[in-house]
Amino acid sequence: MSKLSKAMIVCGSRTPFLDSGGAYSQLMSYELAAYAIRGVLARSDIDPEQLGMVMAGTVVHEVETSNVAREAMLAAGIPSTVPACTTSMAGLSATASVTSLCDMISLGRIDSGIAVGTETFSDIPLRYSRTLRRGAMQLRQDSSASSVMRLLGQLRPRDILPVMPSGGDFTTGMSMGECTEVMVKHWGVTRDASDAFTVRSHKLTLAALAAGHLQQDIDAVEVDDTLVSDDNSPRANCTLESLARLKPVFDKTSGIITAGTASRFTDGAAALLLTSEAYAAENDLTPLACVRDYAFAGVSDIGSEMLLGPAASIPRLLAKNKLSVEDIGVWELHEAFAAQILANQACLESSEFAQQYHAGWVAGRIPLERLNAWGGSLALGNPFAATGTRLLMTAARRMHAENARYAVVSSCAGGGLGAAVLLERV
Ligand SMILES: CC(=O)SCCNC(=O)CCNC(=O)[C@H](O)C(C)(C)COP(=O)(O)OP(=O)(O)OC[C@H]1O[C@@H](n2cnc3c(N)ncnc32)[C@H](O)[C@@H]1OP(=O)(O)O
Repeated sequence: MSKLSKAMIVCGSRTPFLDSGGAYSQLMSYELAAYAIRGVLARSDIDPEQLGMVMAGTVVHEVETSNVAREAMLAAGIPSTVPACTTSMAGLSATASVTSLCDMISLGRIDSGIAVGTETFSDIPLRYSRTLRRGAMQLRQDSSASSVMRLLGQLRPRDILPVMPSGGDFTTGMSMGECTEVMVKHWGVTRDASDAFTVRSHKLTLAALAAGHLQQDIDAVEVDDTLVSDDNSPRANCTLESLARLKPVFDKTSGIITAGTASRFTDGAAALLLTSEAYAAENDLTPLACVRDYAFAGVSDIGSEMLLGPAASIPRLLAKNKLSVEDIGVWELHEAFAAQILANQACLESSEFAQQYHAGWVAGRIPLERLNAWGGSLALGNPFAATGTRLLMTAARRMHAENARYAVVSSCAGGGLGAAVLLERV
């Protein structure tokens, strides 16, 4: 096989991230994705007809737009001759879009593509009871008045009420917050440390906004003649004192996670333009970073290790590339919960964990001053899949601002999954 091409991140664009139930309530996730795709097209001036593929990741799938990549790219004005594909890997859905595109580029299958993560929690798909669904399917064969009457006669009041999605993990039946409470007990994370990490996240996010770092990749969204230009979740009033007043929400008796130390349900989209090194050179594009490698992992006990994906995937990625934690200048980790980050840090320096996952190699803690230096999901919110592409964008920008050669981006995800992506500054 001929030499592999390098896959480059050329630029990114994202919508402002908004708390769910706000200004984006009337938008579908493909529309949010279309804003981010139009953003990267405008920033790169690339001819959309030349794109080899548009990929999208989303966690909560809207039934009417099951291939959300296709609807988003068409809405963004990309010609229908460009193919589109949607990936699903829980919170790593957009990460999987990025790594798939990188592989296509590296193997020479395509020269360029767009990966977008998109999510809305303002309009989640609701289902009806199985009895009502089965009855409705039967009516497709026989919709006579008597059949309709027979079905209506069989229904009880609870059958016609919408079924809210549980938000829980299918295998364990537990919510992500409940799983994290189990993890933090095992790894000895304290409420004080969790609150302090959250204050840090809000402070750093606000500082990065004040310095204009985060706005570099934000493109405004117009809703009802109003221009939405800013994230609305970071809080100046997030202090140790205000957090101390909040009660635990997922384990009310002995838990440590509160509304303040959990990432919030958020709407938004973030897209990246990826090209081969040669394509970038031929088209006068100046890439930000090269995607050097990646590693996915699954935890061995989903119930007790649900969000330890970073600790399972980071040492695998580092070892594969003969790098140490110290070699990495920029770390971007998804902050699902403050306590989850702290549990992962404890795992990274644990010989017990290393024995189980990494043949005894202890990678070591990530230095705090290199971790999420422009804030993170605790303050910005977490539009699930969009967080994956947002983190890569931030890491690429930070490498330039901090003159770092390497960045590692890592996320946990439902189902006990984890990913780590290695970037090199260009
Ligand atoms: C791979 C993954 O990402 S897994 C993670 C997946 N994501 C999740 O599971 C979502 C987790 N988050 C949640 O479920 C929700 O955000 C919850 C349940 C934790 C909180 O939701 P809500 O109760 O709606 O939070 P709400 O915004 O009302 O805040 C509750 C209170 O905390 C306060 N508060 C929230 N955040 C902060 C903060 N950072 N600092 C200070 N106070 C805060 C609010 O002001 C509010 O106070 P009030 O009652 O006096 O008005």
